[in-house]
Amino acid sequence: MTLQLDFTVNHGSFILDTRLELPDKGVTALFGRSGSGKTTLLRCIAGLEHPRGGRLVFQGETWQDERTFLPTYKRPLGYVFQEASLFPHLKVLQNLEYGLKRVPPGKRRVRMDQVIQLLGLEGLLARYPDQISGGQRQRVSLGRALLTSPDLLLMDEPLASLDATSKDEILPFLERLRDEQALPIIYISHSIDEVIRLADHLVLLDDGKVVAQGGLQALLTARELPFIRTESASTALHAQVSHPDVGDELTELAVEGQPLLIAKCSVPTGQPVRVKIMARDVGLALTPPTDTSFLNCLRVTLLDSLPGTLPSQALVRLKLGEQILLSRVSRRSAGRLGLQAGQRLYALIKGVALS
Ligand SMILES: Nc1ncnc2c1ncn2[C@@H]1O[C@H](COP(=O)(O)OP(=O)(O)OP(=O)(O)O)[C@@H](O)[C@H]1O
Repeated sequence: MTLQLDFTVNHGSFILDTRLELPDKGVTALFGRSGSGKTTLLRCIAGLEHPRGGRLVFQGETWQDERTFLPTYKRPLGYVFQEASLFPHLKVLQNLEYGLKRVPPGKRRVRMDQVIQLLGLEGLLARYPDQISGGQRQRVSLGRALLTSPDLLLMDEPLASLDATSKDEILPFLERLRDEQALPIIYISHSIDEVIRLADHLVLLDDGKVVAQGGLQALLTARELPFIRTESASTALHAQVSHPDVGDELTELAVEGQPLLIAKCSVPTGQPVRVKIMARDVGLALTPPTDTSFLNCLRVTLLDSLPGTLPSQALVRLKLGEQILLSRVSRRSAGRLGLQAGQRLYALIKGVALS
């Protein structure tokens, strides 16, 4: 835990009041409705706002306290905004070089060829920003930010202005960035799907206050938080690839010592992966069924059963080893199975997606 911050910002009718300790690795998502203060908090971290009495310590270095205020240009961070802000009169390569030249050669930790390869920019270098797509522009912005060798990357809804196709194009690059670079990222998003795909840690903001923060799975499945009450209630399970190819275009994973089949992927044996499982794709049985179309059947223990989004539904939280799985079933089924805490059950899983 090495990003400590404490900010109170008064914008008249809106007050941001946050005190947080965030991990200095992986992706931390700031999530909350419009106007909850996500951008204001990111701007404080960047030094674009200077609230009196604020405090920010990053990896043991004080960026702000009552005596210190490191201006933005002296903070070792990259900032990627909603809209790519490239220089229109410079070609892609020159835009990238602009980022590189901001750091003296002896202090550069990221090479131009690495960034070009990581973000798939090879074919774009000689073009001007208005000759490439929105998704490609956003990749160049990200590349320029990375070339400043930041210790922290701030991203404010980097995919918000993109259509679904461009989002699908850039998300794998963000995943590679998360997996291959030991660079902490603070990421604002409105999209819970994006958060599930990218984030390790989640901060939930509401009306300028931190409602909850913690690991992604813990927050997604917390009974007191709103995530489990949405139509897309899901969990993100930690698993490992056990057999990359078990035939029929399937890969076998191990989750808490139990097998889980997913569509074949090119991830090597032993590699940790995260899978998203939606509550609506999980059914329950008292005994392991032998004649169903479900490929996956996991032994679980019932934690609790809560009201679902509709009066006819129940949302069931299940313990799978140290992890939590969600299942949405009808209240009638819940009654018929006589569901109660501590009960041993079988979770039948329909759709599993790598995230
Ligand atoms: N410079 C400012 N002066 C006055 N009020 C401001 C200023 N900047 C932001 N606000 C207000 O602060 C509140 C939080 O804004 P902020 O942009 O941080 O929210 P957000 O969660 O990022 O929203 P969105 O998801 O819509 O981008 C809003 O009510 C906004 O109108």
